[in-house]
Amino acid sequence: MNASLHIEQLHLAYATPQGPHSVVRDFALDVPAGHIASLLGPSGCGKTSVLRAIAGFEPVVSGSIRLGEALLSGPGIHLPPERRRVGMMFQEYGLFPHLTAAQNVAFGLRRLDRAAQSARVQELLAVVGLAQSGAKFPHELSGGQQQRIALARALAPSPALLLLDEPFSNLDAATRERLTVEVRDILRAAGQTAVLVTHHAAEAEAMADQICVMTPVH
Ligand SMILES: Nc1ncnc2c1ncn2[C@@H]1O[C@H](COP(=O)(O)OP(=O)(O)OP(=O)(O)O)[C@@H](O)[C@H]1O
Repeated sequence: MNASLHIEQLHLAYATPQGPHSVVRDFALDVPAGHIASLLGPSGCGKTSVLRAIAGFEPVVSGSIRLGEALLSGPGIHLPPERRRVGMMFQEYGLFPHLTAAQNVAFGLRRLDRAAQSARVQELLAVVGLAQSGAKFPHELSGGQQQRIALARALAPSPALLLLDEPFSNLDAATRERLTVEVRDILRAAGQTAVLVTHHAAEAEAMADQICVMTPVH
């Protein structure tokens, strides 16, 4: 089930030898279920920090993050990442090189029995247009195909929210443009709530129902 995302009064800070360094302040975002939102802004304005806080990798100083009815982060509350129902497709979270495309997609499905796992993997490979490529290893796929497998892997466990952090940044301009549209269509068809981080206004405009422009705290 896709859920709506509500972020209120978010304050994020990193510990430094000089004391806490605030990177996000008074940040708010509302994404209705099934919508794609984009965080757009210059390098260092805190886009990745917001995604990491939503995923549960960073605690919040104050404010709250809710997914549907569930409070993920708030004063004294920090649900661990594996209990958030949040999927991720991050540039640096590449595929496991020693696993086939199908095994990569199956990675988040370990709780399902074998038959259900393999049915879900085939379904997702078809969704991303790579039904025939399940037996291939990542190095046998193009960059764009690898990112589509990464998308299939992120979608396989049916996350309530999908986070995408610059997912196309290592691709050439033509592949990037094509994949932006393809990924948008796949997310729309799945009714997937998603938050995309990007530096590129054109990418945000092509993909998102709503764009949140962030400015640096300092
Ligand atoms: N682990 C950390 N410890 C201390 N400071 C950090 C840490 N991670 C990020 N920062 C700082 O937080 C600020 C925001 O970083 P963040 O990566 O969230 O920005 P961003 O908008 O995603 O940037 P980019 O577009 O370059 O990825 C930056 O000033 C960065 O130096």
